[in-house]
Amino acid sequence: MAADDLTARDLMMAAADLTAPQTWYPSARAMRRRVVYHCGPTNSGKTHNALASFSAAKSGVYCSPLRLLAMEIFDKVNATGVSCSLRTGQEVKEVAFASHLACTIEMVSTEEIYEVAVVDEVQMMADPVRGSAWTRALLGLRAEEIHLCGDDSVLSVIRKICADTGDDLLVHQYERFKPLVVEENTLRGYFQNIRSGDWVVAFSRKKIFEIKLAIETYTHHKCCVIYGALPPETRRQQAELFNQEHNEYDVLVATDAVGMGLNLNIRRVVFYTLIKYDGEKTASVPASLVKQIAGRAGRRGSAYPHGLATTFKYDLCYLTRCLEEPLEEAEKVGLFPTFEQLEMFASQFPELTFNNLLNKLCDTCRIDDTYFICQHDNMKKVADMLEGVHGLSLKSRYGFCLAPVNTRNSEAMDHLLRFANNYSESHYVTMGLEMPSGYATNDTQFLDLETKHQVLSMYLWLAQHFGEDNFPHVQEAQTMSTNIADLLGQSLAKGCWKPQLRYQFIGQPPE
Ligand SMILES: Nc1ncnc2c1ncn2[C@@H]1O[C@H](COP(=O)(O)OP(=O)(O)OP(=O)(O)O)[C@@H](O)[C@H]1O
Ligand SMILES: [Mg+2]
Repeated sequence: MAADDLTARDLMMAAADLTAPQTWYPSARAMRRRVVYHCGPTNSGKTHNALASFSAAKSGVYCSPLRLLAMEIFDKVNATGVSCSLRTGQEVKEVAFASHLACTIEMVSTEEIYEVAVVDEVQMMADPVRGSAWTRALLGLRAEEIHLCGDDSVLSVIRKICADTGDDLLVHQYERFKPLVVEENTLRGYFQNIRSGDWVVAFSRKKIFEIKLAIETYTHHKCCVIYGALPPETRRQQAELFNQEHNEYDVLVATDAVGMGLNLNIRRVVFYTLIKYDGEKTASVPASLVKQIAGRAGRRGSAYPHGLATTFKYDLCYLTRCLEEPLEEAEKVGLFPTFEQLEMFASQFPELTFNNLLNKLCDTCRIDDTYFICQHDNMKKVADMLEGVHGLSLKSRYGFCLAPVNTRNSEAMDHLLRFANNYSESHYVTMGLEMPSGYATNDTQFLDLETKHQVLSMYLWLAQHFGEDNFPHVQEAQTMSTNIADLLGQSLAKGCWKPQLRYQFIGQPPE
């Protein structure tokens, strides 16, 4: 083999070496960090205790799995007199002289130094898609003390990682405040058996609206709804409406979008189904998710401290089994190459498209046994779409591929393509959306509001990523986004309609 070939191969092998990720963060490795793991089931006070250390520290960062939860903590902490800013992909609220920050996990800095960091829902490290964000935080945070909150499924992996990083690990085990009781009877398929304080769990937007319609038609209850495509502000408004005790909204119909960390006045969790469509196939809801969802019932400090769980008609045995059996231990946690690693790899393969580059790196890279490479199907779909957009640097292309977009929503994808084209041509990207005339009176109008909000959210994310010089309509986008979230809330209060199927799947999900 020629010497030149050997060098090129060596370089390729070096670029594809993703082993020992603890060495990617030398500043964090230069510190001796104390990791405190609040480990236990839902509703056991883990986040509460971690937040006490966070608030007492001179400086702190709280890393949330959801925008909604970051906003909740931001409000809660400021209300106790500790100045705290907020940073999510879409919004930054700087509080004057704040020494604390509540952010979404993807947004946390590995440069800034904090006295205390809290990483909530740390078992998400094993999530096939988002896991790498938690792994990055654990490996890279520059904090003297890191509080992890989560269940015990990742305890062994975290022990291993702390041994690799050389950090001290202290584990606090927790018990649930009040046991969760499975009701022996299901609702036997009758909406008339719905009671105040019920959360009916379903896993598709269409089903959510069907159930809401049925409950409001056949009973005197009024429903709040929460699902992933609703803006966080609307989800929050619906959660508050449900939490207030003296109004007619006493039933929640929602997907697992409320499943993590939130405190709601739920007496009983009723699983309408325990089968979920994951975009490719239908399968039983994993036991860990069942536990997480059911754990929302009977929260300490809520109107219903004794939690119940049941099903609408079927699957009671499956529910009982999921709640009784111990959590499956995660053997590996997520990892994803950094942009710098991708760039180094790209220099070896200048002829490859971005998508092929990603595939090649993920297929050929070497990683330690503790890790897996996170799925990045969304990124690949966006990369495919943007292939025809010329003049984007690797870094810009990477940025567009990370933008939060629902790849199944063709209208949102069209806007993303327009943003990328505008950016490559002039580095000046307009919002290109009109404010809707009023609240929705049917599902088509409602879907339109949802999509518009998602596009605005994407614009705001891109503005943060690429700078406001390139995305100058941030103020208008923020105002419009707040107004649309408000219109969505009004639409839910005023309307009750038959839902449409939002996306055409190949292989329809059984409803
Ligand atoms: N020592 C305490 N005093 C008063 N309230 C508490 C205390 N500990 C926890 N709580 C309250 O109990 C509820 C559940 O606590 P927390 O959110 O910390 O649970 P968790 O273990 O983090 O649950 P999850 O796993 O679902 O996130 C919260 O409303 C919290 O404010
Ligand atoms: Mg918690």
